[in-house]
Amino acid sequence: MEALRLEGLGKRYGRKPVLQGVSLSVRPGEVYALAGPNGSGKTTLIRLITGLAFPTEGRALLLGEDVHKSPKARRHLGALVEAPAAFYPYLTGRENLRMQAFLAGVREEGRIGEVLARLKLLSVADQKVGSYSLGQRQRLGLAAAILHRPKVLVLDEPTSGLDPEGVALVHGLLQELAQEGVAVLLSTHHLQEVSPYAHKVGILGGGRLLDEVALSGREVFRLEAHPPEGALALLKGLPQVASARLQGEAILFEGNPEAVLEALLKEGYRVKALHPERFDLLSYYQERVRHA
Ligand SMILES: Nc1ncnc2c1ncn2[C@@H]1O[C@H](COP(=O)(O)OP(=O)(O)OP(=O)(O)O)[C@@H](O)[C@H]1O
Repeated sequence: MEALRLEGLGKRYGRKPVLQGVSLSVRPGEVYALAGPNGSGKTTLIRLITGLAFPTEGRALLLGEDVHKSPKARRHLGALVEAPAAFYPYLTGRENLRMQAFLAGVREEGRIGEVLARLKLLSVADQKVGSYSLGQRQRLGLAAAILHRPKVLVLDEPTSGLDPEGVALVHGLLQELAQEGVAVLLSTHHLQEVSPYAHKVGILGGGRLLDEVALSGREVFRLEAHPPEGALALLKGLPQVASARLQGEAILFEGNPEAVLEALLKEGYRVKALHPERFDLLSYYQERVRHA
């Protein structure tokens, strides 16, 4: 079952629609990155998923339970929506987490120390949060979000305000949590940071989900064969090729390279080069947003 499922979700402020018909899903262990220009609706979507705002159309389901109808649905959710995350400034980081653990019913001995260590906050755990830097507070926000071992984690720009070490720490943690089976949805302006481990990228533009790009298992190959038009037609007819398109004189394809090579040689094509090509997510995103 999908851990998070959005069905035609939309939000209007007065007569102004800011989100329309957004449908997507995130499975356990999957990382879904939400990208889009400023004002495209990322924060609004995250506020809807976390129950901080009500949709004017559609619904959001957490493990099959409607966030806005079932009061218990949010027990599955860990979230970081505001930056910097809000805490009691006159309490220490550890005391803030202790209070959140109590409210969430977390009784597990040692869990607070564990999340503080995971976010590299042990050295400041007994200092008042009022004295924390922006990055430390953001990391404490993440510690609080994962405290109760949520099955779904929803984060609005979780690396904002972090130094490069903190950015790497957070992305490493999200990757680990996904490997442990957590479904992660995060918004970001930094596609290069998430592309090594995100499974899917959703591109929002003008309040609509313009595109979804699957990244996991995406192996693109670049082929230079002569004549290219004929080779392209041949590739498109092969069952082992999922997609193929011309790029200049070369062909970019997704599929089995051995099968492609064998078919080309058999048909007498001259193959000059065949090698893996990195999928350029940033250029794809820029192109997609430009033509929206
Ligand atoms: N409470 C509100 N009332 C009216 N309009 C709002 C409200 N909240 C958001 N909006 C509008 O909704 C649109 C989407 O805003 P949102 O903050 O969701 O975008 P975003 O993609 O998160 O942007 P950014 O990348 O700048 O964080 C914007 O045009 C914004 O002005």
